[in-house]
Amino acid sequence: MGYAQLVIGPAGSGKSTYCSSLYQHCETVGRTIHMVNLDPAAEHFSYPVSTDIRELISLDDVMEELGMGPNGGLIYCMDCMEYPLFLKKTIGTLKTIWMIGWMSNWRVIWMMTILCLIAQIELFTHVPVLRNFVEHLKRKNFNVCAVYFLDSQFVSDVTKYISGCMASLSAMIQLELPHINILSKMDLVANKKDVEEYVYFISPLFKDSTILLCINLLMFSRYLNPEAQVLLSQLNRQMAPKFGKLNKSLAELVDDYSMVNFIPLDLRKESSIQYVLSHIDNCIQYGEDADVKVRDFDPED
Ligand SMILES: Nc1nc2c(ncn2[C@@H]2O[C@H](COP(=O)(O)OP(=O)(O)OP(=O)(O)O)[C@@H](O)[C@H]2O)c(=O)[nH]1
Ligand SMILES: [Mg+2]
Repeated sequence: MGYAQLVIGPAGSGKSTYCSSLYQHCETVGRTIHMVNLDPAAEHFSYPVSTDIRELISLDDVMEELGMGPNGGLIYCMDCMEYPLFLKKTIGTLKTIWMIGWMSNWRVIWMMTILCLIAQIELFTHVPVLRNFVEHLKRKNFNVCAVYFLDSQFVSDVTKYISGCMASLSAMIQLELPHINILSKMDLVANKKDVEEYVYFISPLFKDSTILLCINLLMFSRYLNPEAQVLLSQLNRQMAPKFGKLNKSLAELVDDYSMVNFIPLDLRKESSIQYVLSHIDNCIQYGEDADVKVRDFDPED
């Protein structure tokens, strides 16, 4: 049994930074983790990559040799993920690492692989390649979950926030995977200048940064588990009356699914990464079978 998380989300939402922090966290706590790069446009990584799609194809080569633009080039590159070679290489590498861990009877034989995906939403909503890739992983006994990133700055504008919720919902429906939403860059929330000034205006006592953070988080909590009524009133306030019916339908859609909720991530805090990881572990049932395997193959038994 293998485990994988698929890191997806809009451009600049913090996917690569998360992967880097997660890698460091796992190194610190002695947990095995392997990064697989599926981004043909990636330039550099701050963590070691076990398998890299760029060894097969890179965006620069496609643009240069086929004369394609960056977006068409990306779609072309993504088609390569269907190539048996890459699939074989990815799964082959992972199986090898798994076997080494298994034979030396590590406690950490429970392996988790991160598949770091490109940002453009069209790549999983418009083409079936990612879904096929995930299906293949599942057939090879991988528990896979999607980890969708949304920048916390989106929360400052309810129209952006609702579009982020819709994109997340779309990924859920397209990929049909256990799904976790992350509200990234929460450190920026604590520093938000306008909220600081507003709160200070109410009472200078609130200047204390811990209190500020608490107030900010309280204000944010409504976005972590969005409620239809709150979303609707904010949308209606911001948009022209003719959009009233559309706003109602959108807010109800988020509410009906009751699946769009967010886990805050503040990368400055180790506990926050641990918290996110524990949700992911729970989602993919990480390690549930590992104890049994360790016992089965323990030479002292
Ligand atoms: N303050 C803060 N900045 C962050 C955080 N995570 C990412 N950033 C910044 O946000 C920018 C984008 O982060 P990336 O990790 O490259 O985002 P990405 O989703 O991988 O972006 P693409 O691969 O281009 O789609 C960078 O300038 C990061 O330094 C965070 O938790 N806090
Ligand atoms: Mg990136």
